[in-house]
Order: sequence, then structure tokens, then C-alpha cells
Amino acid sequence: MSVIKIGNRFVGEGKKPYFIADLAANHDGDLKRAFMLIELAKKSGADAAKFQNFKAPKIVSKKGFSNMGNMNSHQSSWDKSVYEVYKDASIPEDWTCKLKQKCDEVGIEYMTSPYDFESVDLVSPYVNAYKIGSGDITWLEIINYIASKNKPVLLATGASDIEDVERAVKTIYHKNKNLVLMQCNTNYTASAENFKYINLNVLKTYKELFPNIILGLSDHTLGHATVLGAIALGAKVIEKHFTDDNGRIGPDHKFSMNPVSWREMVDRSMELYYALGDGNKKIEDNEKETSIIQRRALFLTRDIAKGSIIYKEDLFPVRPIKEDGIPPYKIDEIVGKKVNRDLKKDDYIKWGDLVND
Ligand SMILES: C=C(OP(=O)(O)O)C(=O)O
Repeated sequence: MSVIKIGNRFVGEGKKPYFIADLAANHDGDLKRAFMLIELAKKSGADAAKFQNFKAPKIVSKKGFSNMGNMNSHQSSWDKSVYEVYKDASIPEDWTCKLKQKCDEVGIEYMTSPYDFESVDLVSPYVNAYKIGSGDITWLEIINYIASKNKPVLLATGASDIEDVERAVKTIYHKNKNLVLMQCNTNYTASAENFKYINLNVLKTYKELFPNIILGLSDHTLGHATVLGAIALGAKVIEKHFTDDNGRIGPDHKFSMNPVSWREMVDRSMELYYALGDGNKKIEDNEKETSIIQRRALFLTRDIAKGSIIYKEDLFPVRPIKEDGIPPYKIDEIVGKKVNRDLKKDDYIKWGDLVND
């Protein structure tokens, strides 16, 4: 697996998890709220504050959603038409440089998912990486266009099968190796049921299929289990929605993390990151003293005069073991040897006490 650079942060193998707070539509159309959320995201431990750049006519059909019945989706709870919701949530073009400026001021990476070619170009001077939302995984033309911008690409893979993923990865990877591939379950209902569909083990499949690609999780559940599991399975980038208040009206507030849960997620994730370690079995630095006081050395059960032979019963292993002590698994190398000086009961035996053959 490789390492890429997003702004001033290295992301990937051996690096700390990278947390993207998706502010999405949680600005509620108010730039000041967007600024406030950027500040809160930073304070809560996010590395990036992410937005979405779409224009309603270029992302959803005006008519397409009529007569679709009561589908089991987050959209079924919306009061307005899908088109209206997207229209309200779209970011005015002149926000982009202001959001970027605010992010710079606060010290957090500005990120966005552009949903049309013009938006890709519009945000280009302001972004160090591009996010592609799951819904665009089959739109190879825009994937290709984003990949050709030569900046890291984060591809979410919700609601898709492995052929979709391979097709999109191939499209990006042949021109841009700076890719983060994110497992995602695209269901925004915040239902507890969703956990059974998260399928974190897909990360294992991705690792096998794309060993050199950095993995991530874009997640819409509440709680930390998915994030911790993903990190344990090798995810280096975590994206979740972020709001100040889950009770606000709007399409994304309900299933977003808030400053308290976000901080908790980051703190627990960092504990896990450090706890995972490098996989080399060794006596760790913080165990060096414990290994002295808890391990056994061979001690003498009686006085032994110079020139006498040591028998097995003359030795018994007890704690501690000092630097020149002899561990119990070496007992057979000592039994039958002569000692070169008088030794006392309760002394520990050293190699230097033995007569060399
Ligand atoms: C919808 C998005 O992403 P995801 O598919 O990861 O939820 C997005 O980035 O706009």
C-alpha cells in the first residue's frame, strides 16, 4: 500500500487515520453556518471539512422522481421534491473561495465532491484532492475527468458491485495512482438495521484485489463500531457526516456525527491506531522493566561448594531475572557442570559461575 499527500498530511501505510467531516448540506444554505461548522469540525479533530458542489439541474431530474412510490429511502421523509431539496442545498459558486479561505484560516483541509464538469473546474484551484460520491461510480466520463486533474482521488463505492468498482478503479488508476478506495454503504436512514449491510470485510476484498491502493470507509451509521472495525482492517481514511445539531431540519443532519460523537470517534480511533502497532512480536519498550520483574531466573536451592557438580534439584526458577541471570529453559545446559566458586543458597546462578569444559 502506498502513501499519498493531501495538503500537508501524508495518508496511507503507517500513517494516522485521516478524518473527513462531510458537512454536505448541513450548512442549511447559510455561509456563516458553514464557517461555524468548519471551526467545529476542526475543534472536534477532523482533518478535512468536505462540501458538495452540485447544481440541481445537473444532478437530479425534475420529473424523474415522480411516481416512484414510497421507497425505503431517506428521501421519502423529505417534505419538498428531490429537485427542490438539491436546489436549496447547492452551494453558490462564490462560496468556494470563501470556504477554502476559512478552512486555511482554521487549519483544516478544504475538500469537496464536485458533481458536474463545471464544478470540477470551479473547485480545481482550491482543492488538494477530489472526492467522488458513490452515486457517480458509473459515470466514467466525470471519473476520468477528475482523475486527469492529477490530484489524489477519493472514490466512494456505496450501492455498487465489484464490477462497478473495478471499472471505476481502472478508469482512475491508469492515469492517476493517488487513489483512496472507500467502502461505503449508501443508506442515509440512520437505522440500526444498517449495521448488517456495512460489510467491512469488503475492505479485505479490496486489499486483495488492489494491494497498492489506500483504503477508506465512508460511513453513515451513528456510533463508532464501523470506524474502529475499518481501521483494524486497514482503512486509512474515514469519512462521516458532521453537524452541530442532529435535531435540525435538513437532509443530512439526522445521520451526522456531532462534535461530541466526532471527538469520541477520533480519540477511540487514535487509541486503536496506536494499539495496532507494527506487527513485529518483540518485548516492547514499555515492557522492558516488566520482563525483568515478572520473568524467572535459576536460583540455588542450597549452598554449593567450589568444584561441586550442579544437580537439577539444586536449581529452581523464581523471579526476577537480572541481566546476567539464566532463564529456566536453559537448565539442561547447566545441570552436570561444576561451579568455579562457592555459591550460596538463594543466589542466582550466572554463566560466569560455571567451569568451562
Ligand atoms: C455522497 C458522497 O459520498 P459517499 O458516497 O461517500 O456518501 C459525497 O461525497 O458527496
